Amino acid sequence: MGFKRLYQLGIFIVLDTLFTFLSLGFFGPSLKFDVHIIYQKLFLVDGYSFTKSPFELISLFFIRMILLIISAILIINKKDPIIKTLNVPCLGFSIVSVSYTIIKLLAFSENEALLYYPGLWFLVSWSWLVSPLFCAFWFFGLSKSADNYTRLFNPDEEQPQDNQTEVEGNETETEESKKKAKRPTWKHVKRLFTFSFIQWRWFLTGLFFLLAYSGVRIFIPYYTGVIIANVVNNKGHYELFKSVGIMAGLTLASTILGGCRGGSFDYATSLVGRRVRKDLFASLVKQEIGFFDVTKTGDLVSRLTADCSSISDSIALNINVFSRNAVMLMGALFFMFSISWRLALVTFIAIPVISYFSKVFGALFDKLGETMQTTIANANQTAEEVLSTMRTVRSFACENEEAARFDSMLNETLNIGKKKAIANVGNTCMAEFSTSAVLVAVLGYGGHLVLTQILSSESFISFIFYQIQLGENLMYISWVISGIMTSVGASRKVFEYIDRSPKIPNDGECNTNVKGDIKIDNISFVYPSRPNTTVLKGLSLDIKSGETIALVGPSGGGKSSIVQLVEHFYEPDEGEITVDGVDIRDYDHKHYHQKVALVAQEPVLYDGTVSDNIAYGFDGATKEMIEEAAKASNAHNFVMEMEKRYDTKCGERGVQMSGGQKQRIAIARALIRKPSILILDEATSALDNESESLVQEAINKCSVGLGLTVLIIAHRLSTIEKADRIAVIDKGEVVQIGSHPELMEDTNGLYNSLVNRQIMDGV
Ligand SMILES: Nc1ncnc2c1ncn2[C@@H]1O[C@H](COP(=O)(O)OP(=O)(O)OP(=O)(O)O)[C@@H](O)[C@H]1O
Repeated sequence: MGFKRLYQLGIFIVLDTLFTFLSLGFFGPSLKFDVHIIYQKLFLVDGYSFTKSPFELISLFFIRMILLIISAILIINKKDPIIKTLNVPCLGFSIVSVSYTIIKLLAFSENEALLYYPGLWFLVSWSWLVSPLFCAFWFFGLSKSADNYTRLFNPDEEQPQDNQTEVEGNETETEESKKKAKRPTWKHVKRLFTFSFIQWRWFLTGLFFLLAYSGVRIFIPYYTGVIIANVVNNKGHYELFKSVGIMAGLTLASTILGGCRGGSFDYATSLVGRRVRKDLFASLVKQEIGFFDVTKTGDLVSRLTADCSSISDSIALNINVFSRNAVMLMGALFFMFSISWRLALVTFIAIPVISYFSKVFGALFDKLGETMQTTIANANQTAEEVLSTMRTVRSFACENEEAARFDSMLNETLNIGKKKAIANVGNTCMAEFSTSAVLVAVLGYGGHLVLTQILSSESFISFIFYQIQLGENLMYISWVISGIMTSVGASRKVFEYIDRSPKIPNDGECNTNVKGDIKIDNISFVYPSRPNTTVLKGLSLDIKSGETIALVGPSGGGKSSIVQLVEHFYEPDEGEITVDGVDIRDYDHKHYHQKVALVAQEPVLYDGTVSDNIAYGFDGATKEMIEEAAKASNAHNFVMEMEKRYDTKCGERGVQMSGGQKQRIAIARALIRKPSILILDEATSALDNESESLVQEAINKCSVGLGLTVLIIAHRLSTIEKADRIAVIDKGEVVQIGSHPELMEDTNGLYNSLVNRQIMDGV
């Protein structure tokens, strides 16, 4: 590793020395290499002159050599990490080198004769080229290898993270994979733009108007200069009105084209906004259930709202502003170089400095943007949680505490906002300063060129207008960069979610009819969010078609987990679950859930009508089918008693329905799809006696009347007794299985004690 870098370093030193000294050898009027000139320039034999001596460029070469020799010594002494600490000074040195080389070229240009020295152009070009090369070599050759070197020789430094992954399990693993998935900023910017350019038609239309607009606008400074020169030089009314007429035409055209440009980009913004939300939502709803165990709903909602708006608004706006300014900047540069290349070069002195600060502030805005969106997401999460559980909040009189909690979340966002504002001060000051400083330099140097009659006053005025415009363009571009970086921050999470492939894909294709034989074969299962707790341990259960099987057992034993696996919300780590001999993973997702219907303990109804809720997810449901399902689930009678019958609204999450009504609507929703397997998580204390018996009756109809395979997590003895078989689940295993009388025979069995306890509890 060390040798390789020393070798590369050697090559760099040799090439730099070779080019620098060769250029010096040609630093004379003829195309003849002369060692004597090298000696003269090195030792200032003919004295020093700012406009004639290449002394500073030679000094820059020696500084490069010193820095490279220092790094060689560090590599030889195995002190590589120090190289990294010199990154910033090296970057600064390279920027100064680029800018100073331009100043030196301008100084040389004061002597017309020097411009015919081939060595001058060799030296200036090499000095200009070698500065970024040196910087790149330092960063990506020396400094980066130093990183690898440190890793190679201090593997322990990396080790703890790996161990941590094992110990803390999934949460740390998620963090790790997030870090791994974090794209570099430039790749992210590319991703953002390629994503936005899906709407290329409107962007292209916008770009077309933009080009036309910029093409017109670019002549405005020129004609402004012409008008002023016409007045100053007293060229008469005809010339004045002619130039004013052209200006008026240009202004009118630029107004119309500008409006069309704005409109096109605005529409593109809306399209990008819709697309990003659509893709994000489509990806989110495909994620496995385990993803929702660890990701907070408020966070996701925030990504869908705040982050998506931030992306679409800022991307389209920034593409608009950036392209307009980039095009106008090119045009301005073209005119500036054609008016006076010397003056135009003055502008270039500031560009490396501006780029450096843009990069620094860009990185800062990226980081702050990401943190800000996270704090907004946290605040949204809190608001969501509180507003959706208002009854609990009110019953514990926690309104003020919750308001204070939300306020503290907002303060976090505000703090990031403060940091962003401070960074913005720096960014704006830097942009303002660099443009003003360049303008002052141009005025000074341009005045000198006019006085020495190298430049006409008319051209100088036009140049100043282009210069002012260029300053504005550069300012907008730096503003755009900070804007894009903010949306890069906002979009990281959004794209991470859009690109995330669900860990449990629903890509099975089998859609044969389902009879209802369920075979759970030796399954072991661990929730991904709690990888150290084994919930099911080698559990097996055979359920025959048409059979009703009740799962009973102590709380936390794993009954609901079995149901979640049969529903294919999760996949077992070992073993398999088959329905009619087909692995449930191989079933077509839609078909499987038509045939295997679930009624949860606290069923969720949506904010639609009763009909909508019964027909949910079932294509082609007719009024008759809805009523038939409602009758089978004992829901029809209470629905008919309501004012709007099947058009009665259920309210958000079904809040306008009672527990028993919700249960029966949910059973109807399960039955309308004519399932072969019905999975029920029996409701307990939520129901009064009447509702309970109605729900009970509905369940009986399904198992006995409709001949479905029923898997029921039962809590009531009345239900349990009616089941064909009862599986007692404890600590993730089937500890007893059989009919009620069979199990009761074992007086020492868990079932017996559970039943006695229930009787004692009066259930
Ligand atoms: N989404 C989840 N993420 C992590 N752990 C879970 C999750 N759901 C359940 N668990 C854990 O799995 C274990 C089994 O839970 P499960 O809900 O299957 O039990 P249960 O027998 O249905 O209990 P109950 O009768 O109280 O509903 C418990 O320790 C529980 O804490």
